[in-house]
Formats: sequence, C-alpha cells, structure tokens
Amino acid sequence: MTESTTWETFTLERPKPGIAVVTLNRPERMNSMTNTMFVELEKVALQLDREDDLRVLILTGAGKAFCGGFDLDDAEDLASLTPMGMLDQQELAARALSAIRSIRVPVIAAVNGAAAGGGLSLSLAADIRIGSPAARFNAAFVRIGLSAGDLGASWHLTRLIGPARAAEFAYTGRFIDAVEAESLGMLNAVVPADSLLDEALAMARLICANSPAGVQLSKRALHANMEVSSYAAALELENRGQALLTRGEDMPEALAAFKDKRSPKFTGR
Ligand SMILES: CCCCCCCCCCCCC[C@H](O)CC(=O)SCCNC(=O)CCNC(=O)[C@H](O)C(C)(C)COP(=O)(O)OP(=O)(O)OC[C@H]1O[C@@H](n2cnc3c(N)ncnc32)[C@H](O)[C@@H]1OP(=O)(O)O
Repeated sequence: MTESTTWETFTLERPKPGIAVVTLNRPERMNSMTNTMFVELEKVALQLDREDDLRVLILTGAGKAFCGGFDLDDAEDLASLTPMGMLDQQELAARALSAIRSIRVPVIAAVNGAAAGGGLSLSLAADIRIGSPAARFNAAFVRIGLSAGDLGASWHLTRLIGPARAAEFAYTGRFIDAVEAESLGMLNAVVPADSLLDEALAMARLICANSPAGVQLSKRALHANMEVSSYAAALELENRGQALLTRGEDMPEALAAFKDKRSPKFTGR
C-alpha cells in the first residue's frame, strides 16, 4: 500500500493509480460507527468525489468485523436528545452513507466480517460486495428497538433480495452468512479471507481498464433506474447518457484502438 493517510476512524490508502481504499479502523469496537466516523466518512467521500483520477473506491474493515453498526457505547449519550436532536443525529449518519453511495465511481465493499445494523446499511451503500467466508449480515435493528428503515437498508434490501426475503431478514434479525448472502446476491463473490483485498483490487483494476466516463455514466444509469417508475423514463435517462458519451473523448479513442488493434488510452473526458 502506498500513500497511507490516517484519519481518526479509518485509514485511506492508494495501492494503485485510480484506486482508493478506505479501511474502517476501530477494530477493538468492531469498527462500530461514531459521530466522528460519520463526519469523517462524509468528508472523505466528498473529497474523493472531487478527484478526477479516482476510478474505484474500496471500503473494508480492520480486524474481524466489517462494521458493527452504531457504537452502542455512545447510545446512552443520545438519551438526552430532543426528538429534533435525534432527527439531526439520524440525518448526520444518513448524509455520510449517502455520500459514499453517491460517489461517481464504483464502490466495492470488501466485507471481511460482520456487517451488523448500520454496518449492513454501509455495506449496502456500495455498488458491489465481495466477502470473505467470515462475512455475515444482520439487521440488528429490531433486536435493540430500532427499525430496519435505517440509513437506506430497507430501500436496498427490497431491491437487492426481494420484498419477502427482506421482510424475513428485517423482522427476524437473524444473521445471513457468506454462503447464503452470495446465493441471495448480497455478495457478488465469496473468496478466501487472505485474498479478499487482492480480489477487490483485481476487480477494481478490471474497472480501471475501461472508459471512466462510460463506467461512471453506467453507475448513474443503474442508480437512476432504481428510482424511475417506468421503462420509458429509464430509456430517456439511458439515451441522454449515451448521447453525452458519444460527444466525449473515450468513445472515439475506443473505436480507433479497436481499428488499430491496440489497447485504448482513456481520459474519461
Ligand atoms: C439502543 C440502541 C440505540 C442506538 C441509537 C442510534 C440512533 C442514532 C444513531 C445514528 C444513526 C445510525 C443508526 C444505526 O445504523 C443503527 C444501528 O447500527 S443499530 C445496530 C447496532 N449494532 C448492533 O446491535 C450490533 C452489536 N454487535 C454485535 O452484534 C456483535 O458484536 C457483532 C458485530 C456481530 C460481532 O460479534 P462478535 O464477533 O461475536 O464480537 P463481540 O460481540 O464479542 O464484540 C467484540 C467487542 O466489540 C464490541 N462491539 C461490538 N459491536 C459493537 C457496537 N455496535 N458498539 C460498540 N461496541 C461493539 C463488543 O461489545 C465487544 O467488546 P468487549 O466485550 O470485547 O469489550
């Protein structure tokens, strides 16, 4: 890893050009989330989103968990909050996860262990999830008097695993292990623990070899089409994206490279 930058709650590393790795770094507390982590995650997401040469963000956890959700040791501090104060608290957390999800480049979660509660929500904010055999997911919310309507979890789960499986998962609060998660599509792949980051980096390098503009507009189309209500609206979004790309540098370069039987040199402009 090169150019390691250490924040209070995670580290930011750049192992390869165009690839950033954010590692949640509170292993003694299962990388549980504090307000400092929410603030730092939003800040780093907005910072990375402004980097023209960023192509992929990988998100993972230090130690044995991916993320244990909200730091329950901080929960008592919230008891004194007014309802509006509590709403501010939720929105602080939601802004952080929304900033991660909205980064214009693909986000790969390398799920190295338990993703519980808000940790599940955080893993779902990624576009792609690769897990080690220790990866496991849990909508812990109902176990502690909260709802699975948490930081986007209910929105993602119904779309990712279907309403009925999302309901069972949310209502029972049971764990889903790596094998079941892969069968449900919550994990794209399960790989040996000692190669989890390498596998995430390998996928990131595949993405980096493609047109940045094409990849980023594909992300926009995939995200937007989870929101639109009709096929016609989806086509309208797709048509605009393709029209934009045909006016960029990458498509002509790709056509020229194909003709010249060489690898394209994409600029993403
Ligand atoms: C009543 C709660 C009120 C909370 C109000 C929050 C509302 C506002 C907050 C803003 C919005 C964010 C909302 C957030 O998304 C909501 C949630 O995340 S709720 C869910 C919270 N998380 C959990 O309930 C998970 C709890 N942990 C576990 O289930 C397990 O620890 C694990 C993560 C599955 C890992 O299991 P194991 O590998 O067996 O490890 P241990 O259980 O032995 O834990 C080791 C060690 O870590 C400590 N720890 C684990 N999780 C947390 C945590 N979330 N917060 C603090 N500390 C945690 C655990 O206590 C052990 O410590 P030790 O005993 O060794 O000192």
